[in-house]
Amino acid sequence: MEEILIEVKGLKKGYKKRKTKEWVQAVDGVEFTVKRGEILGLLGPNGAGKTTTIKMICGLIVPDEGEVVINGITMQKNRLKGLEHISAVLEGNRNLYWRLTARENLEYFAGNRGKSRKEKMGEIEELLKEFKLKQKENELVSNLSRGMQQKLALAVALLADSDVILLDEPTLGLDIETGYEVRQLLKKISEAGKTIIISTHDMPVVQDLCERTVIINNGKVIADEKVEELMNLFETSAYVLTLGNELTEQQQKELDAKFPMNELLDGTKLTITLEQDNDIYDLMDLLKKENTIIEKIDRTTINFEEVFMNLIQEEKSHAIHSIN
Ligand SMILES: Nc1ncnc2c1ncn2[C@@H]1O[C@H](COP(=O)(O)OP(=O)(O)OP(=O)(O)O)[C@@H](O)[C@H]1O
Repeated sequence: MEEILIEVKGLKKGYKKRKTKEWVQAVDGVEFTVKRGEILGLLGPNGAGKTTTIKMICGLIVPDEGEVVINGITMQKNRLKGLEHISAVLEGNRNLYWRLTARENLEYFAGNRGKSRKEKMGEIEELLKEFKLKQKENELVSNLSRGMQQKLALAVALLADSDVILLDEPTLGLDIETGYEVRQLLKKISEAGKTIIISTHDMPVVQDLCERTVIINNGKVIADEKVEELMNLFETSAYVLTLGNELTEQQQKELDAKFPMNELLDGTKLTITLEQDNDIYDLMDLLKKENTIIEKIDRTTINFEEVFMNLIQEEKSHAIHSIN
């Protein structure tokens, strides 16, 4: 049986906004588990509660309710013991010493984990090469570019040799080339059998690396599925219709109201996501009413970004329906 390494149970955290005194329920009952060796993508729109969740997992923020168990250790009861299993790369690279050089950071963190000097030096050399940091090894971290700092933070996390690596937005703000490089490094890290939780907005990271994703919206989990299954689910409900003539304004309005996930290209290429099997008949009725001809219907492939947008959009429309 596959071993469950991380259990996140009923986490809740609220804040009172300093200026407005308004209460924000940042995390509202988040639960999921992660198996050993699994790579989990933690997704959600801005402000959904991802960073707060990650910080609770590594014990930086104390939850109002709930707990996190890592390898049998409850973080909220025994944080120091739990931290022996975790490395976290948080936003702003808070795990680096900015007044030390790149190499000094690696030496310091390797020393922290009680390795012999020889073991340490070999590993540091390898990481400096692999992460293309060799040329900058004697630069102060504060003088390195954001991309270099991010790579160094990942190298430091690897050096710690922990079972679990938490990554908060590892490719945020990187240029395309460095983003790609970091993605390749993450792939290598994942192949080393680490258990990883990545919070990200970067969909190629999810598609390339994650087997499973937990999607959070307004502090709640709205999906917890294998990436492949989510893609299949939406692929079967995404269609491209080639129309014989353009839609009337009234039809376009009805279409937007009934099927918000639609896109019309060149007036006659309609890409649409349908939520239920019957929706295709409703769509045909809507088109037939004004004698719009459907020349062709094809199923379409969908990328993960579209899957994500669909899920968030669905949540929104459900919320609106339940208010009405
Ligand atoms: N220290 C704090 N004080 C007050 N409100 C906070 C604090 N930290 C987070 N929040 C609020 O809690 C909510 C969730 O924030 P969080 O940073 O966890 O979201 P996120 O999903 O990581 O967003 P992003 O992708 O923008 O980083 C937001 O509304 C945020 O404004």
